Amino acid sequence: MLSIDLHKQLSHFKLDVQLRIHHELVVLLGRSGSGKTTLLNCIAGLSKPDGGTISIDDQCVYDGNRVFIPPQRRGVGYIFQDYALFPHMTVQKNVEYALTKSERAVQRNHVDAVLETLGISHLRKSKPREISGGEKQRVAVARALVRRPRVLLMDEPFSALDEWSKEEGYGLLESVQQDWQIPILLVTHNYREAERLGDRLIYMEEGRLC
Ligand SMILES: Nc1ncnc2c1ncn2[C@@H]1O[C@H](COP(=O)(O)OP(=O)(O)OP(=O)(O)O)[C@@H](O)[C@H]1O
Repeated sequence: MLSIDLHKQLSHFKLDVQLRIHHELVVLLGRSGSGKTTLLNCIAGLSKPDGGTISIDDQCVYDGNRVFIPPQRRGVGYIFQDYALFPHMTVQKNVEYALTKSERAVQRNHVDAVLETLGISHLRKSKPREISGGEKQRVAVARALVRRPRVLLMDEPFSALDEWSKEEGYGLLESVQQDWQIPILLVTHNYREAERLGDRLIYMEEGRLC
């Protein structure tokens, strides 16, 4: 379970969120600038709240000034809107980048299995510029899953895709949800997408859930 109770002063309003997410897919909707990405960044450890607590599976990963577990040790998979792949690295290297050097040495079979499951093994030697948007998304999903995350965060992961690739992406997310049974928080501006994918839909307005 992901448990959040945090506040953070932003430029024009205060982010103030209390939320529990079980093994379900929660969709976060809200106007541009309402604080959705900042919330995801706080959960991932990329941004620091002013106070509160964040727990994942009963482990406290943030508690005011007392506890701050760094992003790489939180067990959070994060898929960004633009996927944030390294352009100079192959697909395989992009996925392996999520692992430490010693993990890479012993987990080669695991990396192979994740690439296989996501149907991108044949692209392992390709660079991001040589693959399609939908394939890039699969690489981003592979990179997020290869560390066996306890929570998955997705920030508008389908917005750059055409209708066909979106459908494939939805199918992929549905199978990830079924296989992994972890809390998933998905940000989208697309209501149809939210209705289709979400177990629960929540709205953010000026930093508050309503
Ligand atoms: N570290 C920060 N300190 C102060 N204000 C911030 C910080 N980060 C973001 N903001 C402000 O907080 C507000 C919310 O930004 P955020 O990117 O979280 O919104 P969003 O809902 O994800 O928007 P979009 O849907 O356009 O991606 C914006 O007004 C932004 O300028």
